[in-house]
Amino acid sequence: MQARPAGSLEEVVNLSPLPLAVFVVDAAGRITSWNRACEKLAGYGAADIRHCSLDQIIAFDDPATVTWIGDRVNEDSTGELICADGHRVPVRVTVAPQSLDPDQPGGYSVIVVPRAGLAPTRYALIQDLPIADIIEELPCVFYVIDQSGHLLLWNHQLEDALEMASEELPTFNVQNFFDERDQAMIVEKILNAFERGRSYHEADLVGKHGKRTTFLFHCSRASLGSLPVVFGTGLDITSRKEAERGLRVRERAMYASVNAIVITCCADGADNVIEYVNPAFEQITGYTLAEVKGRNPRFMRVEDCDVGEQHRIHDAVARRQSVRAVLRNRRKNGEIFWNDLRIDPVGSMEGEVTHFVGVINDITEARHYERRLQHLAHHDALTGLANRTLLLERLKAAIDAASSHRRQGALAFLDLDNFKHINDTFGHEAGDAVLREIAARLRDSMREEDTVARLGGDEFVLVIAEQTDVTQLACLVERVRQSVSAPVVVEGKEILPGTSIGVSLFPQDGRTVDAVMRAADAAMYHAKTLGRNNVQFYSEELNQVVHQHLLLEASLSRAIRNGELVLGYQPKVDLRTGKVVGAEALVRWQHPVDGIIAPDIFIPVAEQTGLIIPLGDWVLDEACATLHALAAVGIEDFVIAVNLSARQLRQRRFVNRLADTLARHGVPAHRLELEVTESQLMDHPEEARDALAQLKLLGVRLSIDDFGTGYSSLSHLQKFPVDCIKIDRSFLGGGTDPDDGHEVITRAIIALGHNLKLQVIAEGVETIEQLTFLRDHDCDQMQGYYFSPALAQDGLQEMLRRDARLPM
Ligand SMILES: Nc1nc2c(ncn2[C@@H]2O[C@@H]3COP(=O)(O)O[C@H]4[C@@H](O)[C@H](n5cnc6c(=O)[nH]c(N)nc65)O[C@@H]4COP(=O)(O)O[C@H]3[C@H]2O)c(=O)[nH]1
Repeated sequence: MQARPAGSLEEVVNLSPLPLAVFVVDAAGRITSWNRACEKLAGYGAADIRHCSLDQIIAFDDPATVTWIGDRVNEDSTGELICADGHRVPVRVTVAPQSLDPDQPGGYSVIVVPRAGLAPTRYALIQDLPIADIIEELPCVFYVIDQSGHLLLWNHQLEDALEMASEELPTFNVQNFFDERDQAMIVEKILNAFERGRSYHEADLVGKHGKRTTFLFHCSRASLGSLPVVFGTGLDITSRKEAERGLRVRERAMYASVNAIVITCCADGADNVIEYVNPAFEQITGYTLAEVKGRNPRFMRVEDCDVGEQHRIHDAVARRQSVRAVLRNRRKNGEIFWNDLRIDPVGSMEGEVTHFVGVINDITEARHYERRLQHLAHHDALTGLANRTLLLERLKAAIDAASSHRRQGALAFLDLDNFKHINDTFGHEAGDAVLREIAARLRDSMREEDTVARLGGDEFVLVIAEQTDVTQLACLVERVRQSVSAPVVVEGKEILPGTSIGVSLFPQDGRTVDAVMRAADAAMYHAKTLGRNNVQFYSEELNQVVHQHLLLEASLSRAIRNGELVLGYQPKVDLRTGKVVGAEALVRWQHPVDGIIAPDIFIPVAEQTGLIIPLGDWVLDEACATLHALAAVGIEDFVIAVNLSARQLRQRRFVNRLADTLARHGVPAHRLELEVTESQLMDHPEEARDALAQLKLLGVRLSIDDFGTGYSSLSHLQKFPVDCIKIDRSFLGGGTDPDDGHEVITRAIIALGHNLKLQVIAEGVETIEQLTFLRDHDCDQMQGYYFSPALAQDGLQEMLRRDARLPM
């Protein structure tokens, strides 16, 4: 390909020959032609050197080693060029074969370059360049335009872009190679170049068949002889433009995205610091780019929240991997939002991850909506209680948990006894109000972990996740029944709901949801047939237990009111003197029909139902009355011990009430002793210690009952401000075998008590051997049938009057 001139090339451009001196020699080394540079450099005319041998013109530095010109191929030789006037120019000589075909050897080009200091000037070099070849090989279009706007010279790249043949191009004014809308600008730019020397612009060349190519044109003014021209190049920037357009679109998209976009940098050890955030980021988080630039996005995380997700992100980023996580972040205003976050690594051209792009999607609303839907799908619209779906789920989970952890749970079906009547009489709105009220009462009666559901209509269901003690369960269900049956006031009218409750236990009554539901349903049906407003268990045996328990509870509260309780006093004896120094008050129930009932039967019921509070108050009052009566007959130096339940101890104003009782009977506090069992103290040791400290301040004596069974640690024991410990009677044993394990424990307890400066008393002493053992080991006091059972107040008074003593 040759650069295309409008006329002949020689006419338009004086293409200088090469600036290097080049001889062409044949295989024998005879000169066949040369260029103008040779003539210039050596000063020979054509006639002078044609057919000369190369050796006559160049004196090689190494003539001896090379005899044939072909040996110098690709070798750099040095020598001197012998000029026409005789002077010599040091030169570097390069020989290149004119044909690469070894079978057809041609001549050789011998390039002669003057050495050091003699190289031609840059301008001289340029002058001699093979411009036509260079122009054709340029990686761009080349053109020379005259003042009329027509092409004088161009390269084939321009023909390709315009889809035209060589002869067509000069027939057009160059503005016609562009879109109409660009033509004025093109003319202006060419004129600018003519006037100011140079101009540049971007424009699309439009080919004859519509091909468009975007070029960056540079125009410069020059002159060809006297003819002013503009010449220049056009660089094809189509793909760069497309890339730029694509980038702009993407940048715009990023800018306009409703999702927050964060770009962080991790190159060169950077700690994923924020480089860019888009406007949506500002909208979602409240932070501007300036506020977050240079910070790691983790500053938005909520401490101790979604820790698993945070770890996943951390791990993926450390491994330079993509990750998606849903977690909570904090906005600038402190509000927390749900973030559906996607993070992707961005690699450099070399494949190294330098950045991460994070897309934050605020899904807070969607989350709430999802939760609402979830709630609606699982809850009853009228009452907000769990619906059948959720109930079945929870029941299954509770049955599975109970089965695998060997625990017991319960399912209770409640049916309102007269709901149809309520609806018919008071209307549906009143009916709805009753249902809502009952739902609220049920919720209040149950623990957080239990489930309260409504199956529709007037059917409610309770899943009691864990309740191993059936008596407590019976109390709970009975409380629920009472609470549901309490009057509901709707629009000023009092409505009495009443409910029948059926209870089944799992896994005892069934191991599947179906079986447990059927059992509870059957129990409820039974409750309805028994005259409504009552509770029935599926198991008959349990019904009996519960029934008796409920009977006992009902009659015990009557017993307290009717004065059916009496105190017995079991004397306590000083083991060193044999003298009766005190007594333990033990309560009995004189039932009008069943006779004396032992406290072991009714105290647990009293504890569970809360009746222990009025019962305990009565016992304290009665014991103080006895102390007062004894003092009245001159028995002053005497202590009565009363058993105290932890529930009494926990009462807020217990100490004040006790102080009132003592004052009312005129009894000094130190004559009353309160016994609390070790296991009750150890249930809540800190609380117990505080309560005991307050009692101690009041001046009463304190003692730990059943000592040795409650696993109290020595440290606790030291902190309880007690005066006395009472060895549990299970440790007394027979008292005959010195190697008996019990005796070892008893000895240890006595020693321990004495080390802590506490009195030690043994209860349940029945034999002389036990007594002897206790005496031998320095126990302080004893109590037990060996000396005396509990006595009525008269009996005790009589014993004290005659100063009955334990034989020494
Ligand atoms: N085998 C045997 N037993 C003996 C002997 N000497 C006394 N006992 C019995 O051992 C129990 C000692 O009372 P506790 O350990 O405080 O155990 C008491 C105490 O925990 C509780 N209790 C009794 N009265 C009250 C009270 O007023 N309030 C409270 N909260 N609990 C009471 O009832 C439990 C049982 O009392 P009781 O049936 O009166 O039984 C009494 C007493 O009658 C003996 O030599 N051998």
